[in-house]
This record gives sequence, C-alpha cells and structure tokens, in this order.
Amino acid sequence: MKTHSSVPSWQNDPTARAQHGCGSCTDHPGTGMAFSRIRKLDPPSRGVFRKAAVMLCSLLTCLFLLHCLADRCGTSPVRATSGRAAGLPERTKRLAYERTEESFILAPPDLVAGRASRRFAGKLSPLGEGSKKLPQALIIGVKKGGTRALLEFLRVHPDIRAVGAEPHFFDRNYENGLEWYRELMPKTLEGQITMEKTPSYFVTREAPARIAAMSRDTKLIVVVRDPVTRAISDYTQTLSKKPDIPSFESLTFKNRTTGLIDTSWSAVQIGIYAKHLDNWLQYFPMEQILFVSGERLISDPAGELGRVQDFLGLKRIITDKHFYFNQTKGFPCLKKAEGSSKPHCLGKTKGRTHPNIDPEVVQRLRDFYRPFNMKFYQMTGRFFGWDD
Ligand SMILES: Nc1ncnc2c1ncn2[C@@H]1O[C@H](COP(=O)(O)OS(=O)(=O)O)[C@@H](OP(=O)(O)O)[C@H]1O
Repeated sequence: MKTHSSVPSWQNDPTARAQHGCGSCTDHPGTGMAFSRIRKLDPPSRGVFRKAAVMLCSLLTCLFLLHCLADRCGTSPVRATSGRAAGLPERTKRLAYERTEESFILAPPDLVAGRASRRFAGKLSPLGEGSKKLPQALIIGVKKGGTRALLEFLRVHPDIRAVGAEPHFFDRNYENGLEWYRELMPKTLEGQITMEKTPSYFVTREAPARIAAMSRDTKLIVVVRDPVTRAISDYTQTLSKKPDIPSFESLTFKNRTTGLIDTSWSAVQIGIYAKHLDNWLQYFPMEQILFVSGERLISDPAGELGRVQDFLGLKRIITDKHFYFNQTKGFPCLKKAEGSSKPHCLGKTKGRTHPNIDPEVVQRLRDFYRPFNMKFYQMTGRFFGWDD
C-alpha cells in the first residue's frame, strides 16, 4: 500500500494545505490513507479529486457571496444607510434624518432611498428582485388630514410598496423629470402597487394635469378632515416651528371688525375642498378619486382601510386585528408595523395638542366653510358630518 509519500508535501503539512486554499481537504485522520487507496486503484483519480476539491472551494465561495448579497438586500440596508450617513457631518446626518420623514426636497435622495428601502426590506425577495415603477396610486391630500397615518397603515399590506418621504414631484420637483421620480420609488414585484403621498398636490393648480400626463389611470386618494380643525392643526404645526407668529385669531381675518375671513391664508385656503376638487375633476373622473374621512381614520381605521383596499382592487388584508387604541397617544396604532413585530404609533409630530382658539372665531370659520362643505358633500356623494 502506498503511503503519504505519494501525496504532495503541502497536503501533509496543515499550514501548507491552508496556503493552497483547501484547509479542510485532509483534516480527518485516515483521509490521507483514503487518498492513497484511491490513487492505487485508479491513478487518474488524483487529478479528478483535485478538480473536485477546487470546485467545492469555488462552490463554497459562491455560496458565501450569495449569502452576503442576500443579507445586504434583506436587512442590512440599515447598516448600509448608517454606514453612508457615518461619513456625513453631524448636522447633515441630523437634517437627513429629520427631513426624510416629510420631504425629499432637503434630504440627499440616496440617503432617503436607503431609509425607504429599509422600510420595505420585508417585502423584497432576498435578492431584491423587481423593478421601480411610477406610482399607480397617490395620496394627494389634504395637509394635516391624516395622510401619514393612512400611508403607514397601507404599508402593512403585502401588495403595497410606498415611498416613506414626500417626493413633492408634481409641485416642487417637476422639472427633475419622470425618471428622477421613478428612481425614488421602491422596487415592486408583479401585482404590487407603488404609492407615495404628498398632501400639497391637492391644492397645486398644475398637479392634476401633470399627474394625468403621467397616467390617466392613476388612482387618487384624498384624506379630508373638518376644515376648521384642519386649519388649527396646520397653524399648530407652523407655531411649533416658528413660535413668534401672530395668533390664529388675527391670521384668520382680513378685518376682524367686519369679520372678513382671509382666504389667502393657506390654513384657510386649503380647507375650501370643493374649489380644489373642481380643478381635479377637469382631468379625472370622480370614480378615480377616493375620499377618506380623517375623523373615521381615527375612530374606525379598519373601516376606512377596508374602503381604500377595495378602491385599490386589493384583498382586504388590513383589518381590525391590525390596530389597537393607544391610550397614551390617544390614537389608533399598529400592533405590528410593516417589516417589524413591534407595536407602532406615529411620531410626536402627529397628534399634537392644539392651542385653545376663541370660540367665536371658530364659529365664524364654521359659518364660512358651511356652504363649501355642502358643495363638497354633494360632489363626493359622501356626508362627512362637519356641520352638525
Ligand atoms: N393614528 C394616528 N396617529 C396620529 N395622528 C393621526 C392618526 N390618525 C390620524 N391622525 C391625524 O393626522 C394628523 C396629521 O395629518 P397628516 O399626516 O396628513 O399631516 S401632514 O400633512 O403630513 O403634515 C394629525 O393632526 P394633529 O392632531 O393636528 O397633529 C392627527 O390628528
């Protein structure tokens, strides 16, 4: 019987074996004997064995690479994002973090995209298959209506993929072109719907024509809320950023003595829903627009989500089971956020405490909005109950 002497010297020396790139070839006692036995029976098999060993090593390398790739596409965008952010100055990092929540305009798009892809990590196949598509459905408004809640809830649905931040494409970034817009979108697989929300679209004169130019089939969703509460919510948001602004009461009127409302103040303007809707109806039929009640989104989220899923032609997957009422927050929250197993409420910028407004001013605003609300109920065929 031949001994190890016929085996190349590097195979007898573990260190040398490792250097030859196959440290596990003869790690078990007796394997060297097996080598020589094989060699004795069939001399050409030594070459075959070497080839097999090389192939095995290559296969293991490939598997390792595939594993890394899958990991990167699946969960590690968190690391990738923070890694990218790690190279940024502290202030830029903070800005990017703060602003991705609301808008693409001030945050570097690649950073935002990284954050967005992290949010969708659970829905991609391990290799990140799919392609970026222009949205087939948009939440176009209204500001402070409950648009973030609706989008966060919708993202629980496996057939919806959405951009987390607001792209503001059809109002502020239109000159960037559709390709820029498409690049912001997450990848979708066949049958999945791409969505985004930018509440200012509803009051942007050019938005309907621009969206129709992208696709006349785009489904539009508007979350509407009592225009008086909406105006106060809008004001509360501005106040939180600029504490020195005049009072709500003084901004409401052109002339407080005559009681003339200042309709040029955006907080008031946005709530004239019937007027804005007229503009959309020049480009889209009513059947293509769904109105979600901001009030019911809070009191019965599953009910409103049911209507939205029907409108989007999706199976009703999001139901009562997905929500619980968080007493501390005072709002419904998700039992499990998309891509996570933990309960999730919206952040502290949603559900702010509103300042007390002079009841007379509130009443004056109610009187102002009443005819517009009536017109809006008529146009939409839905009674929202803001004037009880
Ligand atoms: N589940 C849940 N959690 C927290 N907040 C909720 C929820 N559902 C609806 N809302 C209401 O959403 C209001 C903010 O609306 P938007 O998300 O459209 O605001 S924004 O235009 O994007 O800034 C926000 O307005 P404010 O209460 O004035 O902060 C909330 O009343």
